Amino acid sequence: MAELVKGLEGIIASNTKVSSIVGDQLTYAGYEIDDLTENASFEEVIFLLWNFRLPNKEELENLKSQLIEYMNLHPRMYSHFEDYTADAVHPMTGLRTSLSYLAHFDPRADEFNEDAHMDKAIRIQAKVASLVAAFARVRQGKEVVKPKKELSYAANFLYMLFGEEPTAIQEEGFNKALILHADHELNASTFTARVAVSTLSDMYSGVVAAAGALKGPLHGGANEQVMKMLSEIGSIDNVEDYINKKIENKEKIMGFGHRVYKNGDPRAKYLKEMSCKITDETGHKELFEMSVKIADLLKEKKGLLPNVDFYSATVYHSMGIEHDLFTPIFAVSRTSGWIAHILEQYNDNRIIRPRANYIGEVGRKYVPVEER
Ligand SMILES: CC(=O)SCCNC(=O)CCNC(=O)[C@H](O)C(C)(C)COP(=O)(O)OP(=O)(O)OC[C@H]1O[C@@H](n2cnc3c(N)ncnc32)[C@H](O)[C@@H]1OP(=O)(O)O
Ligand SMILES: O=C([O-])CC(=O)C(=O)O
Repeated sequence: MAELVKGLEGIIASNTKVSSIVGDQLTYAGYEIDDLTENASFEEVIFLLWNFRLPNKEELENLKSQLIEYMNLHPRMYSHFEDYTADAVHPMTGLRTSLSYLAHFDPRADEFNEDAHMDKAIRIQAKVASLVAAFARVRQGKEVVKPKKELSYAANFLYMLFGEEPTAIQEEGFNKALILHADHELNASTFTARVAVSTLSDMYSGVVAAAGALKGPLHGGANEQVMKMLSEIGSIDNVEDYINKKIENKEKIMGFGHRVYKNGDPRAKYLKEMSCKITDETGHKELFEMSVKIADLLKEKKGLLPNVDFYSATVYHSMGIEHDLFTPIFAVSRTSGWIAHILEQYNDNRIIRPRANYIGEVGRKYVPVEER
């Protein structure tokens, strides 16, 4: 049998045309992330990831209007949020359940052809935004806000969350954040999605499985933990002691390190820039300064660099977003990548079924329970 590679490090488990990481360069279907972050809308990136080309004007308009139409949820979807809020469920737990519940109201959930796949893709991508925003409002005892036809995906999300249309600057920043989180080759949650649908299970199953994987603090859950760490540290004067203690205790520092990038995550520079600007504008500058100090110390002492989750935390915090919504917002964006990989898996499928190296006892004989 082949040699065990713990964590499947370096193993190529799939072909893909969705995204690629070469050195510290990330591309979506051949377009550099810098180009897309500066110039594209999130809707264009969704289309690109699902079709491997940018949409023409008509295709883009169609996608935008379908997304907005599908952002409206079934009335029973709205009412089910009450169950979560009564039990103070973490929004990522709630989102995982809600994504699964969505399938109950999709008459084509188990239909298996290209047209049905694309319909499901748009539905899920649209509704994931409404689910996160509605959950947040219902638990605050606020009315849910329905999307507006004339707003972009990014603006609609913020509108549905806050009940107020974002400024152009807020919309632009959030659009960039959505693009930066959209896809990332064979990360843990995307691989999970591929494994689930490689059994030819439906798209909802793939997305639900992926959301479960994203939730963990070693993956998408790290952004919420970054904010927890900053709150624990409290002020810039405490940074050095806190970090030294963590290093001494061999504890992981959230928002740092990466399986693939060893010279830095190319997405982090955008989020750092955004964090610098928005913390200044909103009176949270010390959080940015603390973040930079943490990053400097970790680089010096451990050679560790920030990943996408580090500076996104202070960006979202400064936008007034509750900390436990950071990972669900990551999921809103990453749904586009999960779906792209699910579609690709369907198109060239073989069940994903590796082997395990058995290290347990052998040759044992059954003993009746009275004799044990
Ligand atoms: C969107 C995303 O998923 S980005 C990643 C988000 N996750 C985090 O920020 C959580 C913190 N980071 C980590 O746990 C890891 O760096 C991961 C999960 C991202 C990558 O894990 P792996 O590739 O398995 O690296 P691994 O955990 O083996 O780390 C290699 C070495 O660097 C150390 N290291 C890696 N990341 C960190 C960290 N954040 N803090 C402290 N030490 C770290 C490890 O302790 C290990 O040291 P050792 O060789 O002395 O034991
Ligand atoms: O690729 C990974 O392992 C994690 C990551 O950065 C992402 O999913 O965006």
